[in-house]
Amino acid sequence: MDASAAASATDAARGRLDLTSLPAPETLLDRLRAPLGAWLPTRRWFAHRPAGPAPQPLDVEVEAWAGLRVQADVAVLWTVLAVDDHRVGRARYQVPLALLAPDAEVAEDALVTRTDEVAVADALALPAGRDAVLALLAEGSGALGPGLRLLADPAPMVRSALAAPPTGPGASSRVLSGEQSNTSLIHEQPGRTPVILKVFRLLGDGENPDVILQSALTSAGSPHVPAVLGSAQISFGERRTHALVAQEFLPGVEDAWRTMLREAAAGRLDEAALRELGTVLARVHADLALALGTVPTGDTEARRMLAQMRGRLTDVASSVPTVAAHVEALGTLLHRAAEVPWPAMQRIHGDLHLGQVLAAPGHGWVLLDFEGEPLRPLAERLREDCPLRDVAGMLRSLDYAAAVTAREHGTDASGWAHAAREAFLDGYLTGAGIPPQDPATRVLLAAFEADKAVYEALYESRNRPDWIDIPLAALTRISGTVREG
Ligand SMILES: Nc1ncnc2c1ncn2[C@@H]1O[C@H](COP(=O)(O)OP(=O)(O)O)[C@@H](O)[C@H]1O
Ligand SMILES: O=P(O)(O)O[C@H]1O[C@H](CO)[C@@H](O[C@H]2O[C@H](CO)[C@@H](O)[C@H](O)[C@H]2O)[C@H](O)[C@H]1O
Repeated sequence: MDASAAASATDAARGRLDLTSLPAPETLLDRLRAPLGAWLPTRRWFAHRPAGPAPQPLDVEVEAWAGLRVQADVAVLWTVLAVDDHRVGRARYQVPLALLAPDAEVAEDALVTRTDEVAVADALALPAGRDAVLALLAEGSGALGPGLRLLADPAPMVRSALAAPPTGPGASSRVLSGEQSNTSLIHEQPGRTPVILKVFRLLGDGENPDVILQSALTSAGSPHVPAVLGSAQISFGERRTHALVAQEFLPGVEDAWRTMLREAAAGRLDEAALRELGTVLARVHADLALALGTVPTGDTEARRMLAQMRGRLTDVASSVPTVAAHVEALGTLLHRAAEVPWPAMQRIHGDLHLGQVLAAPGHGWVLLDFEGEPLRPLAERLREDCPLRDVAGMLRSLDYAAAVTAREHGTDASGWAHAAREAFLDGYLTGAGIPPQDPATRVLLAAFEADKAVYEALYESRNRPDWIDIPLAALTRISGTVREG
């Protein structure tokens, strides 16, 4: 045995990673393309599975990478992996990888592959990988590698939450379960603010609205979002976007979707709480308008938004045939919406529903996830929009809560839905200073509700076909009101 082979054998016996005996990172990453192509489609956040019955290995390209951290037993590489999807073109995913000794113990679900020389795992699934990511913010550091630059932007408040390094006595981290499109880490340490750090998976090109809007609200002192503790930006090739964001974690709180399902099932309604939710949304809109500005909605803008709604209606009607029955009545509604004055446009939440709302002690209602509708292109989600879109989103969600309750318990929850929607709307209109029966607002709300229900019909047909009747019933109701005049 030569000297370097002997050193590797000793390192392996100690569980040490002998980095010097590994091939250069670009060679290693090139060899990982096939295992990554088999592993990526098994991840919940991976949205570009190839069509066809059996999952096939994908052709994955390592587009950029940087070394984040090297320790005795683990090295963390930050990678951007690209896959070509014939429907949407090239998609890029952010995948921090951990390199470990070949015999290192790694949970099956975290393991990408194991060879004679190295074990490769999802870094966020390992405590050491999570510490490396948390340290980025705690230290305000970054990473630099071929084609990739990563830089943290910690807010001053981060010091109340993360020590540098973030591994002091009693500190622990875990991955939040149940997420779909991103991966969030929870970090807790006695005496410090708990942190939720969200690593975005699918990377766009441009600012992430979730980071921009919640940072603006935090700077404005709003208690209605979890305080933003910092973020990091990534650039690769010609692209630059947010890589991650950290916020105060509010432990043990239930989202409003669960609360409303329970209330609706018991036939109970806390009207004051729903009115307050409306008031909070009006306050959040006012804070966003002040921080990020407003734009008057001229005829051109109103027509552009209505044309988008018409386009969505036509597209969805062609792939979800049951929507086609509503095209004529909704067309009439959109004509009416073109005739009324519109409120000013501004940055909004963009995909507000009860699952994005928490009731947190000391904060009241808290809104999450300002990324906008996941099916909309990023460029559109970064534009000013009509605040009534958020109001309509919440009205739809209350309708969903009633419909799901009716299905699960065989009851009639339509009275609950009506009262809940009216209480929320009353809180919003009062908070925003809009007269309760303002005819223009009622027409616009019906148009935005219909547009959301059309979006939902597509969303349900792709994700939960059993639930498609819920948005269809809303379209029937709205079309009926339009026909009545
Ligand atoms: N700051 C927070 N405090 C407590 N729970 C949170 C916080 N942020 C997110 N969550 C929980 O995580 C879930 C997913 O968060 P979200 O921001 O909607 O992620 P995604 O973009 O993956 O949908 C939320 O529905 C909520 O239950
Ligand atoms: O939470 P996301 O940003 O991923 O939003 C998507 O998924 C939502 C489903 O969880 C979907 O919301 C629809 O279902 C909700 C009940 O599960 C309901 O409360 C909403 O009103 C309804 O739109 C959302 O549309 C979609 O973008």
